[in-house]
Amino acid sequence: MEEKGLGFIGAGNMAGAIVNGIVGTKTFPAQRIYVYDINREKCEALQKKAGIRTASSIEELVKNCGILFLAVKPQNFSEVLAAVKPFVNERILFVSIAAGISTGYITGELDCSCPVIRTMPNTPLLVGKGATAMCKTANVTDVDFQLVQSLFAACGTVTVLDESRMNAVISVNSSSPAYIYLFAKAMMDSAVGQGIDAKTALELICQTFEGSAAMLRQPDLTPEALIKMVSSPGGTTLKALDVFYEHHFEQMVDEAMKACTKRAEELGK
Ligand SMILES: NC(=O)C1=CN([C@@H]2O[C@H](COP(=O)(O)OP(=O)(O)OC[C@H]3O[C@@H](n4cnc5c(N)ncnc54)[C@H](O)[C@@H]3O)[C@@H](O)[C@H]2O)C=CC1
Ligand SMILES: O=C(O)[C@@H]1CCC=N1
Repeated sequence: MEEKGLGFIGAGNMAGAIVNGIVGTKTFPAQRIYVYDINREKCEALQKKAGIRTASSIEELVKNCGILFLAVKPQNFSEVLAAVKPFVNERILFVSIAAGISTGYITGELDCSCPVIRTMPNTPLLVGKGATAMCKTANVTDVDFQLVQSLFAACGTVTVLDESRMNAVISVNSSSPAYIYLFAKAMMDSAVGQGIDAKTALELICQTFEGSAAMLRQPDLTPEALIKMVSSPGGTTLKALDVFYEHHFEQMVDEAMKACTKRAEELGK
């Protein structure tokens, strides 16, 4: 396994983010990372950017790699696993990043009890600030699990979860950057409407998000306590919060996150 490489099936956005993180931090040698994608242009672009290798077929990828990342859309899993199946053996470790796809689905389609690590990363991996949740099948060795954790830790944090929580966590760390961007956009649009230029507003919003996240990390400070700290009696914040509560903001977030989890369940079927 030590001399074998890391293979990526799929050279899209997430594969690119993970590969760039691994290569940028020198966590794994670039010359032992291979990518295969049906879109050759994406493969070659990633090869050029990260200095890694491309494989011209799944067979070549499997021959060179002891660890195979499955980095295609959930809808493409069935075709990809069928293409891998003829070359598979129980020494190959699979690492999936797909929403909704269970470890059982992967071993079932491969008809092989290969070790599988199921991960749920997010796009902030691209800037070294990712948050990845993961679980593993019982036959993944501690050494392999540590290695895969270190690959994701190269570009963010890693949290180990039970597989039963891997669909729900998508709404917490993986789809959630989109909710944050939507909130940022809405704030920016309002700021512009109130005469503040977009660039200045976005910078203030980003710094406020980062500062608020740092406050949330302080021990003994709950979100409720932090809201209270901002809300002066008779002041401005309470007026803004009144509008959020009137529009059932928390209920809306709950519904959105549950819709996300429901879709993950559908994708896994
Ligand atoms: N975009 C995001 O924020 C996140 C995505 N994910 C998961 O990551 C996975 C990949 O998503 P993205 O990178 O966003 O998608 P993407 O569309 O950028 O990349 C998928 C790649 O798979 C390739 N592909 C399709 N069929 C193939 C086949 N049969 N053989 C080889 N390559 C094939 C496509 O050409 C494409 O380059 C998905 O399963 C998604 O659920 C997980 C967490 C966050
Ligand atoms: O939207 C999706 O399905 C993927 C999974 C999590 C983030 N993007």
